[in-house]
Amino acid sequence: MSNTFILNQEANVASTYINELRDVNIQTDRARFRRNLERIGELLSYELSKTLDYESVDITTPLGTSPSRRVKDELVVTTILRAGLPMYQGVLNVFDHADSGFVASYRSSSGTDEVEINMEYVASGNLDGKVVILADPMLATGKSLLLALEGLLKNGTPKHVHILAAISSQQGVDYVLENINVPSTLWIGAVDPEMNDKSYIIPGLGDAGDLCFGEKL
Ligand SMILES: O=P(O)(O)OC[C@H]1O[C@H](OP(=O)(O)OP(=O)(O)O)[C@H](O)[C@@H]1O
Ligand SMILES: O=c1cc[nH]c(=O)[nH]1
Repeated sequence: MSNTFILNQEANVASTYINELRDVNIQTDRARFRRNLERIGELLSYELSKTLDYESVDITTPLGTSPSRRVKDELVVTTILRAGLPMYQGVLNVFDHADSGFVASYRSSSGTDEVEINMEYVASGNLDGKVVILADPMLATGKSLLLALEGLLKNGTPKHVHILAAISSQQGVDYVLENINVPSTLWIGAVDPEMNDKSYIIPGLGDAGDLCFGEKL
């Protein structure tokens, strides 16, 4: 029901942005960190745009007619607050006319090493027949993503769900592929081999939300 595209599997400029996200000497420049997540969102959006449905259009220029095509799918760009916001902006930079949806959730450990997800808010329009793009920079255990998707799917049955992440653990990819039950594609910047006992991706980049916006209480 799902397949996976990994941006840094071939040599391209995305590795420059991913390196800067990871590098302890560069990632503390908050504006650059957010902008690099935005750029990964833009590049992954370009890649996924190749899989959308298009319709033919004739564009009138001052000197004639140019036969072309335009996106036919109705897109809804969604994200998980708060670390998802820069990637969400990157996706929206590419798909000018998309609707938006938001999920608010956060990971908490409740004193154990087991990650629990608290989800407090889901807002979107009707998703029936739409192409949903769900952008979140970190896919670690995959629990936030699947819970967010479960919340969003209460608002309708999309035609397809595109999941975008800058960095994922291999375990997170496997978890999503095993448990997702809607037609979907994963678009990932880089897949890392492990997680630590706090479910942080190793080598990863640290805490994406804190690096974007500062520590939260
Ligand atoms: O795959 P998972 O193990 O569920 O982890 C991934 C989640 O962790 C981060 O958010 P976080 O909970 O740190 O919240 P924040 O965006 O408020 O910083 C990230 O943006 C994902 O939503
Ligand atoms: O490594 C991780 C895992 C979850 N959230 C992050 O911000 N980083």
